[in-house]
Amino acid sequence: MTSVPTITLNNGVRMPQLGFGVFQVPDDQTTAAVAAALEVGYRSIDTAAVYGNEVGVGRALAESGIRRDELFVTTKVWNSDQGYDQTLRAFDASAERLGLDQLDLYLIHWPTPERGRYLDTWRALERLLADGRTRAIGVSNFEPEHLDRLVEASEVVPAVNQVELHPAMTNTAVIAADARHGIATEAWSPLAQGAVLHEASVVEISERHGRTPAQVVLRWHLQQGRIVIPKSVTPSRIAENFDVFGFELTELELDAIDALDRGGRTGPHPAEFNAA
Ligand SMILES: NC(=O)C1=CN([C@@H]2O[C@H](COP(=O)(O)OP(=O)(O)OC[C@H]3O[C@@H](n4cnc5c(N)ncnc54)[C@H](OP(=O)(O)O)[C@@H]3O)[C@@H](O)[C@H]2O)C=CC1
Ligand SMILES: O=C(O)C(=O)[C@@H](O)[C@H](O)C(=O)CO
Repeated sequence: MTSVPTITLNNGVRMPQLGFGVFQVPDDQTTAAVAAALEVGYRSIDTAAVYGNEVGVGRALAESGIRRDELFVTTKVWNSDQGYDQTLRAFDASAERLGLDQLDLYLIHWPTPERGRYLDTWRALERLLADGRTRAIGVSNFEPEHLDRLVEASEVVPAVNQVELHPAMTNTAVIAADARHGIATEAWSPLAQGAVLHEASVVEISERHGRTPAQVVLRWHLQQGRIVIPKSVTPSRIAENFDVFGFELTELELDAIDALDRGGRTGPHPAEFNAA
């Protein structure tokens, strides 16, 4: 079975560079989707309390028979649970739904700057890390100004920043800020939810390599050192998205995909997203 390269996080924990995301997968379909992903070889699963499918993820993990230390499980504290005590309670609830004593990575889902609680929330994540409840802690959707403020005020530097990143939204300022702080960048919506798969340059490169557009876009991420978590509920696509280690894009091909950047977000801007 293909072994996925790992990224060594800033606390020494190794995270698979390719994982499986389950946003918008209903809980009752999640077990089958995650089981299909585990069967193909994925070992890293990305969920969130707000996705409402941690139970489905946990069931697939338990039924797989795969050793716990071969799996890497990420979940996230939702906006309305921010704050020190609420976050500790939210963590316990997520761990229970997942059926796990310890998580691999726990993230603050959005900074929600209007709420003004991400520093208190981070204190809770630092406590969870110190208590061994999670092997690594990180953030999601943090812009450079949020990272600077967090790092300045904290003991622990986030291990990961999970942000929107794909050919239409290359998010270079966040990548630079992550690198400055020693934070690994993880791309959400790495395929732009399918929106970049018909781009002429992506199609042309895919034809040249005898690969699919999705495989080319995932290679573009992987060759630039990013962690990716494509989502699919379609078994053939789950397998296709995992089969990305047998070819290499050239520098010119990477540049041609970079050139598709148009600041085209599929989701909200983190500075403005404060939903409960
Ligand atoms: N931290 C955050 O705020 C966010 C985190 N995320 C995380 O990132 C993960 C991935 O992002 P997501 O928004 O789901 O989008 P993706 O970029 O992974 O795209 C998923 C969409 O692309 C389709 N697709 C998948 N593979 C292929 C393929 N090989 N060919 C053609 N179409 C394909 C899927 O269809 P189908 O399923 O029908 O096969 C689905 O519609 C999420 O699941 C979640 O874990 C996402 C958004 C925000
Ligand atoms: O998928 C996620 O992880 C998200 O946080 C977002 O997609 C968010 O839940 C949303 O729906 C924003 O419109």
